[in-house]
Amino acid sequence: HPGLGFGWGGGSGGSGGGHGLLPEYYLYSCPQVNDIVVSVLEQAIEREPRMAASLLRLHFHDCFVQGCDASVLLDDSATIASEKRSQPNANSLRGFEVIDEIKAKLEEVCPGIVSCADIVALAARGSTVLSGGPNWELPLGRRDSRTASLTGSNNNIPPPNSTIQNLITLFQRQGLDEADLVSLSGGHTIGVARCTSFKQRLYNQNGNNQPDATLERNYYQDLKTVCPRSGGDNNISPLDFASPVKFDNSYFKLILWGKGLLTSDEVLLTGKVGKTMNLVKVYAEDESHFFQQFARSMIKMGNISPLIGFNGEVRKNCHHVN
Ligand code: HEM
Ligand SMILES: [Ca+2]
Ligand SMILES: [Ca+2]
Repeated sequence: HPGLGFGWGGGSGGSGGGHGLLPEYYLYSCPQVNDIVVSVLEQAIEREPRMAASLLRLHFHDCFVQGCDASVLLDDSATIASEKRSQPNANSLRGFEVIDEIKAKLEEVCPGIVSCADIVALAARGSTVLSGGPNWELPLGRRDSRTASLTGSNNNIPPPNSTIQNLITLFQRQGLDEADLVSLSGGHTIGVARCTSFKQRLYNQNGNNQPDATLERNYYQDLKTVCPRSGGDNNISPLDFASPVKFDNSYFKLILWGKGLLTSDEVLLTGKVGKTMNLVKVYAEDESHFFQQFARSMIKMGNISPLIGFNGEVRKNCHHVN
């Protein structure tokens, strides 16, 4: 019953409690919720290993816009300007059908109980675990928004060519610090990016028609074959080419070697901010340290401005408000 979670967890971030969210939220109302999520994920990821990455990213793009409220799942309507049309999401964000499949199964077993926002959070955790990453106790009880924010999606989600200051500022606005920025960027240990997201680094990083000097030479040559100067914008390259479907710390090792794919990846090391530079090195050295911090940061990100109590609703269909 939704009445389990109450109180108003105003604001975002902070480290302590889950803003009224509880790991046991569905203990009586839908005890099978995580089993159902994981069983759908197993099939989806077997069909297409990249899906784990896509679902992890979906939760990030939800939480950074109005908090983790499934605003990202709403389609265009008379009252909704869909976030799916934003610069970071258009032609890029994916996994919606898997969320629909999970929602449909849950509506059969426990109708009207599990929010779309919690499904997205559970899918992100399940995808991490099924890819070999850490597990964590996930606070639940988020409710779904009746609104979306296309401008929020355009403004709050960092672009791939961000400077380190850019990244720190945009994370800080969500209550996330440098340790969260570096560990969560480690989500790029799985999945891919389109040529358009890294092309600038290959051909014109600083408006001087030169490549990014921090790009390792051989990697640079390889990337040019995937991503030519003109055309090929939708060609894809793994974010962590050493292990694109395994959740491990090789993403950080590659950064140390000048083989991070996005500017936003490489500047964690080269951006002249001691804290992030040091953490890249620590996580490259010590995978368990990365896993621990990633789990903590995912809980923190998942706690951004949830709708609880009588706020929001539990959508029947994740694409539309009730
Ligand atoms: C730090 C700032 C971040 C920036 C600038 C950034 C940027 C990007 C970009 C540009 C892509 C490729 C999109 C495309 O070309 O279609 C991408 C993919 C991805 N991002 Fe991020 N990201 C950031 C943080 C995060 C966080 C916090 C997570 C999750 C914890 C995450 C998880 C992913 C995943 C898993 C993919 C691959 C998705 C797929 O293969 O479908 N990213 N990111
Ligand atoms: Ca949202
Ligand atoms: Ca990896």
